[in-house]
Amino acid sequence: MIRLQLKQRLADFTLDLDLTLPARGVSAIVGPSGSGKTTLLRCIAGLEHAAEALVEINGSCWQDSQRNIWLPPHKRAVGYVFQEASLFDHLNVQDNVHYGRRRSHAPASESQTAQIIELLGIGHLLKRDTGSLSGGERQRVSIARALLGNPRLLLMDEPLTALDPQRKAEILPYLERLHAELALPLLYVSHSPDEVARLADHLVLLDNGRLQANGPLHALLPRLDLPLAHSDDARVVLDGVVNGYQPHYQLLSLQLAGAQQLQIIHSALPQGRTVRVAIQARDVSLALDKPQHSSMLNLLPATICAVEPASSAAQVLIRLDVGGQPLLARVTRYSADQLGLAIGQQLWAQIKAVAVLS
Ligand SMILES: Nc1ncnc2c1ncn2[C@@H]1O[C@H](COP(=O)(O)OP(=O)(O)OP(=O)(O)O)[C@@H](O)[C@H]1O
Repeated sequence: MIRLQLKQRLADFTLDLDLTLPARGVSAIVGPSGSGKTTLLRCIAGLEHAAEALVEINGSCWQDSQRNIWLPPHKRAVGYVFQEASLFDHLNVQDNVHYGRRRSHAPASESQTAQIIELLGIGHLLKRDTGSLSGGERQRVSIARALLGNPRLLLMDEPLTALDPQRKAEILPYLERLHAELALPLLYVSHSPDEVARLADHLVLLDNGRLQANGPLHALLPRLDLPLAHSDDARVVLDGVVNGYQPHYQLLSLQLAGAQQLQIIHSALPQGRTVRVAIQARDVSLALDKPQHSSMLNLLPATICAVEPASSAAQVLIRLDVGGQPLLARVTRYSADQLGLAIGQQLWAQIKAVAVLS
């Protein structure tokens, strides 16, 4: 368990938080620019000396102002990855990576080192100069360097923001592997709904230095009282279990909790594998009767739980229940009026297979 109680004033900004995070997995920290995400990470790492604080990471106390405990940054077993990979340009990749190991009090073992190098796919880069690396490769090297210090906590502050979409797409699978294979807790600051939906288990929402919400990703994304559901790229994430594949059409069938079926475009995966998918509110349309001849492959019986104005006056946001799973739909106010959409109504949610993100 991670316990954080922090009060820190910086000029006219105050960070004032009290939160508990899971001992493992990815907790995404999100919030508007200036809401205190970086300050939170800096306080945890000890780069900011919060005036009143309790920082406990899975049983280790790094700071407790009531008991006068303060560990300086180099005594905190933390790995920190920044937006721009800050590698030493006079050292090659191998020496950069091992720098993390050398400066740690409990460095990664040989076998852990090999595992991390393999996990991040940088084995073939070890002899290269850092100047010859692509942005994505540089960031993978800096993540490896942070991990080789054998941290108890990994902090990442918008690690993909400086990369172009192609490099981002290249590095995300490595982050997913870290998530799947390492027990380490990771706090991940991001402005990207896509990264959050793919990586996070847990979500922390900050607003002007205060905690707005803290809970499992699945539960917070569909909440209409939080700003995420109102953003242009609002989405929910659902877990589905693979139960079929049509190779000719590259269509993967997933069974959702509640026995609903979802078809998505994907490569073949083993039966029984759990796949996380994201469905954007703007990709869900609604019909009162089951369409008979539609190109929409996913027609799911749904019940309306809530109808709210969207940020655009021309649209409404609808929260649906699909076999116990939440789904968001954003439709025009015109359609909502024409269909007479109201809480408790049963209807069909339509989702194109090509629109489901996985
Ligand atoms: N050393 C400092 N002195 C004074 N104010 C500071 C200092 N560091 C940060 N701040 C202010 O604290 C607030 C929070 O900054 P912080 O960088 O934590 O926000 P953020 O949520 O990470 O923002 P972004 O998403 O833009 O990176 C901002 O208003 C910032 O100007």
